[in-house]
Amino acid sequence: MRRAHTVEQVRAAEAARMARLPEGTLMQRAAAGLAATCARLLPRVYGSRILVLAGSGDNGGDALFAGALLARRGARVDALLLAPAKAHPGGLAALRAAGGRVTSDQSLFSTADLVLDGIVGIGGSGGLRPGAQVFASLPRRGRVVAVDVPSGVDPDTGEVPGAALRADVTVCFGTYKPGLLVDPGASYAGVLQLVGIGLELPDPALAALQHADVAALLPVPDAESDKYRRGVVGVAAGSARYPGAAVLAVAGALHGGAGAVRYAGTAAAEVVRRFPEALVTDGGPAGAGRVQAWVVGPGGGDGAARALGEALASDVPVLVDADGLTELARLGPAALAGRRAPVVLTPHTGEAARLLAGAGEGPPPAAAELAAARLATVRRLAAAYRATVLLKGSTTVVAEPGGAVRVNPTGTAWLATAGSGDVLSGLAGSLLAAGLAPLDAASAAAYLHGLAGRSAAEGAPTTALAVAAALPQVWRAVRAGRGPGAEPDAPVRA
Ligand SMILES: NC(=O)C1=CN([C@@H]2O[C@H](COP(=O)(O)OP(=O)(O)OC[C@H]3O[C@@H](n4cnc5c(N)ncnc54)[C@H](OP(=O)(O)O)[C@@H]3O)[C@@H](O)[C@H]2O)[C@@H](O)CC1
Ligand SMILES: [K+]
Repeated sequence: MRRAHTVEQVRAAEAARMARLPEGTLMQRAAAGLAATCARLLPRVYGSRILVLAGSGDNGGDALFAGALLARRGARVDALLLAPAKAHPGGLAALRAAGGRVTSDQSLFSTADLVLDGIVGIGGSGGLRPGAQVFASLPRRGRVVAVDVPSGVDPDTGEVPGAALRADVTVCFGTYKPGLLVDPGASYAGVLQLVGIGLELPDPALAALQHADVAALLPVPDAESDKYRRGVVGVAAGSARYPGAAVLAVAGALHGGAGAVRYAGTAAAEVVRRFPEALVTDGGPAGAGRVQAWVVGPGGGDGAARALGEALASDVPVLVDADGLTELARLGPAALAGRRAPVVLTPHTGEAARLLAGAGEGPPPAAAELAAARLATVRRLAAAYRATVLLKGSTTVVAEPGGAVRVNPTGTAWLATAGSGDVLSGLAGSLLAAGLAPLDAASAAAYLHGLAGRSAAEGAPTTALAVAAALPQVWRAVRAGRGPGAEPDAPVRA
């Protein structure tokens, strides 16, 4: 599991650690790990041209000390100081003592073999300031390594309020920061490299699952299992107008670990033609028989209101998507008030805007605004509806009301294809029916769905049905610890 901590959590851990260590120890550890990563990125350190962009704080200090270590190994290191009077004195002295120089030549940004972005780290807010904005648009030849956080990215939220400096690699210290894992910030961070500096950290503010975490969550049948013990998932989806959504949600549900899929709705004939193994009825959830979780809403059209009402009246977990969400936004959070069993909502940003408006939070915000502030949006929704919310998008995030947040690391833009969300709903509902807790079901489903999207696409357009068809091989890869994302994080020790 990749764990991310907020600036406040990092500051507290740093203070506790610093109290027991000689002054400057953590910065030396950080700089050594940073220099080691830079050295690995260069064909050879000796003779390389390195530009250090150093701001006014300790982030600049890390960069200057790392520059000094690289200068000692024969690199030609120039430091451009964005606030010369406030540059880290110790770091600057070390750089000079190692043969590095101070420059004001901005063109070095475009000619250097490597640029170290030490403009601002966890002390930053707002986008790049005027003196540094030029670097966001200058051409580059070498790689840019962000020190702790790409400057201009909000470390706690991943929001990018102005210009920011795009990195090829971000070397972060002690722990990941939420802004490195959540878009748009994540898209500025490049490859992440964690350098352990010995911080003792509390529970993370945000976590990203990896193969081993998902493998441990996936339900696996044993000798005692039968289809009912494995869980039956009910799918109330599709309509005369959108029968395909029913087929896709059932396709996802068949690959989620439940022992059986019960379909309830007007597309029963299409579903059973495609999947003879599905149990079907053309009525609503109320008369469909016992299930362990309901998925309601994909392609539900006019029938979504009735299906939602009947599913919510049950005592099992309910996942609401698509037309079900539109109906829920109309009803508002009061529709969930009497429920004891969990509710999982899976909106995209457009649906999220309607849900927020439905919760009395003013007129619907623009979807783009919500996408730019994904963590805040998912937390607001989870709190307003007291439900587990999976917010779809460039990085899918899942939040519990007032609690844990997970970010999915496996997504791919190829999944932005019609019907892909229906497969995800079915899959997540199936994991719920198999007994996973809502946060686990939603985040494991997003993880598998992302990998299946990658595998089905392989760099070319794909279809939702192909994504569903790729799920078995993705299960196998995750359980075997194979394929992209399989490597556990090995922090570089300084
Ligand atoms: N915590 C740890 O465990 C360890 C932390 N370490 C390192 O320390 C870093 C944090 O250092 P830090 O606290 O000195 O803050 P930092 O990010 O350098 O900002 C400094 C000043 O910049 C300013 N400023 C604000 N926004 C800005 C902007 N957009 N653009 C430009 N300037 C902006 C603002 O000052 P102002 O100008 O507003 O007075 C702010 O006070 C951390 O990221 C890591 O690299 C490691 O050494 C080892 C252990
Ligand atoms: K930085």
